[in-house]
Amino acid sequence: MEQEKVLEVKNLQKHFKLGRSNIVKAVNDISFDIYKGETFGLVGESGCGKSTTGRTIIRLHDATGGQVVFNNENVHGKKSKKDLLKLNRKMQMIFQDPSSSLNPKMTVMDIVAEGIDIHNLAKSESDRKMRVEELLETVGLNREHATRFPHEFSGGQRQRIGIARALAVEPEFIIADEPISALDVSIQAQVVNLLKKLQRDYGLTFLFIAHDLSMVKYISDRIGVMYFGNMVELAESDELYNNPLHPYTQSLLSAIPLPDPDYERYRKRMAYDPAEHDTSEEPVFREVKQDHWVRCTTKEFEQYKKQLEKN
Ligand SMILES: Nc1ncnc2c1ncn2[C@@H]1O[C@H](COP(=O)(O)OP(=O)(O)OP(=O)(O)O)[C@@H](O)[C@H]1O
Repeated sequence: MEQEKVLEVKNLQKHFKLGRSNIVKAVNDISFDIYKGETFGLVGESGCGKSTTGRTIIRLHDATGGQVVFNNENVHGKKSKKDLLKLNRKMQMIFQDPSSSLNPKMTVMDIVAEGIDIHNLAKSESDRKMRVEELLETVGLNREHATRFPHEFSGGQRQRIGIARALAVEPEFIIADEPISALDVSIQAQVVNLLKKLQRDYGLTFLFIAHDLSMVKYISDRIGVMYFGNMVELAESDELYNNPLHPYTQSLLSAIPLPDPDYERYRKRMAYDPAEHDTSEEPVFREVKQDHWVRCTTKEFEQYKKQLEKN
């Protein structure tokens, strides 16, 4: 059965002009789709353009080139305020650092109700209160927490408040930008489990951004690996872990801090050297095997195909 595409990212580019001749090509030219109900993991080291990709998808940045199509609607097309608001309700974002994304002067009630107020979702003050209290319980907090302020909570609890705020407008698609990176390892799994549960309960679609591959494997159906503004490899999670082809993906896998017995063979840390690539032509994104894409030259494409036959 053909899966339903929620998001189509087509040749997306985002360049920042810092001076007359200083242009940062944060997102060079990337394309990928996200299917309904799946979690797409986007990984790569700091500065490779993951957050910019997420922010451009949700129109927090204008795109320099390319297209983002959400439920068959061109996100960056000309829109009325009303249409923008409608789009904003369907696509929400959860941020890395819960402390800086929650206004310290607002109560949890007002933080979580922000979207409810903007979109006029509550019929009355008591309905607003009831909705917030229900949301707090959904994310594993108590209704009594509604009257408190962000500083009274732990990092994990603050992230739960951020999740409740995103959920309040009943979105279809959530971009989680490194939602667990700032949390203690012991808390990370709890937040990931909460996100998985919410996905099951509400049929949500996620773009999950992370800088390492350890937790992403557990949460993602498919994973895209970014390097310097380009997507260098894309495959289903198991395929990517079992048959990484691009040397940068292999290097990321070798850096997983807690060795998983299944992937013992990658324990030896491998450094990525971009100079090792074939330079006879410009690399492009090619499908080496069904649903397994790698940015490579024709020569590398043949090598990767042979490598897969051997594996
Ligand atoms: N608003 C901006 N203005 C100028 N340059 C920017 C802006 N936002 C990001 N950049 C630059 O774009 C590049 C990609 O940054 P981005 O934050 O998207 O990467 P990232 O992979 O998400 O990194 P991190 O994990 O550190 O957030 C970097 O060189 C960054 O300095």
